[in-house]
Amino acid sequence: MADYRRKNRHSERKNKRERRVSTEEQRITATVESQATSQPFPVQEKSPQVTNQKSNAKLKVKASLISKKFELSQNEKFKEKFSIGKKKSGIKDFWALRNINFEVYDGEAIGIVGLNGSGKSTLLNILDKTLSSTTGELEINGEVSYIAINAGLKIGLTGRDNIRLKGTMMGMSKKEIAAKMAEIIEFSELGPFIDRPVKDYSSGMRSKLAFAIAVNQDPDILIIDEALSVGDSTFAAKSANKMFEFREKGKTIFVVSHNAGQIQKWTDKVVWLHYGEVKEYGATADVLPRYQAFINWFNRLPNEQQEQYKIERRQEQMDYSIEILRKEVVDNASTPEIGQRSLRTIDKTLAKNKFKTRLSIPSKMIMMLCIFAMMLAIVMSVKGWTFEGLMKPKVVSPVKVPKPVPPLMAKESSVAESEFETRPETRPETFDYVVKEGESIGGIATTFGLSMQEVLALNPELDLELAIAPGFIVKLPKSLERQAVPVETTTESLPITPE
Ligand SMILES: Nc1ncnc2c1ncn2[C@@H]1O[C@H](COP(=O)(O)OP(=O)(O)OP(=O)(O)O)[C@@H](O)[C@H]1O
Repeated sequence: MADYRRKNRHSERKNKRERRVSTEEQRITATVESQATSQPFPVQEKSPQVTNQKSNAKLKVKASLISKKFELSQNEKFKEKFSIGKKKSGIKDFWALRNINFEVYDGEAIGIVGLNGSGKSTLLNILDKTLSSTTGELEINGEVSYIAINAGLKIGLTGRDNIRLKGTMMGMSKKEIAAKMAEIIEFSELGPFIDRPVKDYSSGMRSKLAFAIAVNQDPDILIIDEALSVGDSTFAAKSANKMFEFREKGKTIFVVSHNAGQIQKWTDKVVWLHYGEVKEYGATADVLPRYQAFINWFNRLPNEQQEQYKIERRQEQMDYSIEILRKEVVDNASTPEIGQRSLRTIDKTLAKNKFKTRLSIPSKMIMMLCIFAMMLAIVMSVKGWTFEGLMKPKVVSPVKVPKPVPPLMAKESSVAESEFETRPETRPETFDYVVKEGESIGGIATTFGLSMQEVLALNPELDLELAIAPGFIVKLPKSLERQAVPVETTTESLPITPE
């Protein structure tokens, strides 16, 4: 009984604690929710407090209804579909980004914050176009340069060769690269290490090189993904100055950092990503304190509740779907026209992405077979081939080579030739010609107005390498028999050698 009461008290305390957690989260995120921008934007309507936006500012980046679904690997899907007797795991696709909308203008530095796995790098990769979104449209006005600790560096090459490679990829001439080389090396602070392979660099050295290369390319939009978190503080300060120079020139900067100090110092606005959604977007001075309050609240939670919180949010990311996205669009559209326009954007990108969807290996093989069959059918119809014709064994007809015809033999020769031409599949009727002393195959062929090939076609066993002996039988076309001197006559006419 005492045991039961103790258990009861424990469970009551646990429920109370959970209720407190829930109320606290609601309190902290209440204001956040009220300004949440995850539901259809536009940012300006929901974030009137955004500063630093000049009236004549030029739109640099506009993200509308961006979502990113990571599909369960085709292999796993295939196995799960065809596994017999096994319990289905129910693994679903994962929505790393959901209904993201924001606009960024020139001269703005945007910080992107959020817990691990909230989708920061995924969003930057979509901005950099190394990743395509599942839904939505992205308008980017300008050239983008992406800096992450390892991104874009070829680790087998030296730092110097990486500078040359990046320059060439950006369309710079050898002369232009050489002119910039010293400046980039000096900014990177790598000294003699510039001629060592990048694989020997520390993460800080890699990010210094990446940053030095990127800022010297003078891009319109600079994206920095945690690259300055690994370097030393002096380099970070120098990089920050460079970023401010950039901003002054009207360029746009996106910075991902878990360092709140850096975000506060370097950025004008903050996008707070929360499990794939924009929780809030607005002036750094407004959003950052609320994000930090959330982080403090989250960090104070007992481990098991933190885990529970993460599991529930991730489940929402797996339960998400296009239907939910469509519903969000309709429910939150300020006018039915805007809702309809947004739905058309979703449908358009979905249709575009259907073509890009990766096929499984069996589907790829079936597709290849279909293409091959189609091409074969086209070739057959053009050439007039039939399947029966293709299946029949081929009959090799004798080789026909034009030959010089001696004038006297012209008639007979044409007879012989016609025998080859008109009956290619059967051998012409032959007679046995007995080789005489001193005769060769070439000589016999000339005598009878035949080519060597014609003689060989009738006598495939003949070996031209060997001398032909008198008395040897050579088959020749029957039609030429008249020209042959009878063997007996030949023997008789042979000069009688004195005994
Ligand atoms: N190729 C992928 N396939 C499946 N899931 C992925 C893939 N890439 C990223 N994810 C998932 O998408 C979510 C967002 O990842 P992302 O790297 O964008 O987060 P992040 O906010 O940058 O995290 P961190 O702060 O740890 O760098 C994560 O849950 C991650 O596991």
